[in-house]
Amino acid sequence: MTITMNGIEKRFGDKPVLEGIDLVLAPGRVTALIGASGSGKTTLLNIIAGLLEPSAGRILFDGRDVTPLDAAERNIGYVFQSFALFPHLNVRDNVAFGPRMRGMKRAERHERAMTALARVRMDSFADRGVDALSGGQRQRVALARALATEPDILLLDEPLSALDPVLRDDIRSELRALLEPLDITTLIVTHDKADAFVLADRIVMLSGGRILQEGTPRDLYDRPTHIEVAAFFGAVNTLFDAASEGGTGPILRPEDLRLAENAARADLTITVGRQLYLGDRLRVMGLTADGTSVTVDLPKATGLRDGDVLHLNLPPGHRDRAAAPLLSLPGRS
Ligand SMILES: Nc1ncnc2c1ncn2[C@@H]1O[C@H](COP(=O)(O)OP(=O)(O)OP(=O)(O)O)[C@@H](O)[C@H]1O
Repeated sequence: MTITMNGIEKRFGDKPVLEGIDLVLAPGRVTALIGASGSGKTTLLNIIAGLLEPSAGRILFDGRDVTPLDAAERNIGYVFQSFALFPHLNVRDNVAFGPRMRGMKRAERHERAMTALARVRMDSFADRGVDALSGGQRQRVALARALATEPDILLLDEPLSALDPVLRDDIRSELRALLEPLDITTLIVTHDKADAFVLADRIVMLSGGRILQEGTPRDLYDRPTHIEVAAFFGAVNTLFDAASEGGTGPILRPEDLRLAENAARADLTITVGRQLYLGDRLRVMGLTADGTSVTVDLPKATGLRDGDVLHLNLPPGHRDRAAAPLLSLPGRS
């Protein structure tokens, strides 16, 4: 199902919380809605779900205007942040809850529940109590519960935030593997860039109630159209970034710079100021001769000391693109 948002606005009293939201969620795709706290993510999710009414604009499901319909009339599967499972019900009855609310007979709703549980590989847990499950298993049951009504669209609100951080990476990739074959239009609200990168085909970044950028994970990381997007997804060198001037184009991330094999052919020379040990690599902050700060990621066994001089090369794409401004950079020989 294609979900179309046309000119969505939301105000709480005088306060605008969403402005001019035009967005299409393609059928079967997973989209992440990302942004800082207060950017309007939950408000937009709730408007799509029919839990909140927009102040202006329309929501279309496959071209049909659902704006006046309430949540129960929209055939949506919703996975809550806390999973919201019923502790007194076993796994099967938790999942059969939606079909029961829709008046399905016992045999039919059990069949629905077992089908949904099989899709998340939890059918062998059907008779267990939910209290005995791990965080990842609860999440799968919550997903099965959302799937049991055969929804047209799946909405997930911060699906990993209730989980133990140690397990989050594994559960994130598990969730990706579960969502991929479902072929249901899915929207995930998150403030975590790792969730957006791993789970989503498309990312929509909100800031102050507006869409800053929409695209693939690669688009937002490699070709951000705003410095705010660039900085949200990782460290960025702004020495000659088109993005820093509000334009588009590839940006220079710390991992894009390389130690120059030949100092005479370096694009950039810096004096090492600070080093951050990141486990898998070393992040080095330094200054060029004219005081411009540069951040570079290096393999950790480089034995650098503060005050050392580093000669760096840019990736070829940048050298070509940024040839003119680079010529004026000190340190280029
Ligand atoms: N019912 C409400 N009444 C008044 N203001 C509200 C209401 N709900 C949300 N807001 C305001 O709208 C703005 C956007 O809130 P929203 O919860 O959509 O943001 P969010 O991006 O989901 O944030 P978070 O990541 O913290 O959940 C915030 O400034 C919030 O205070």
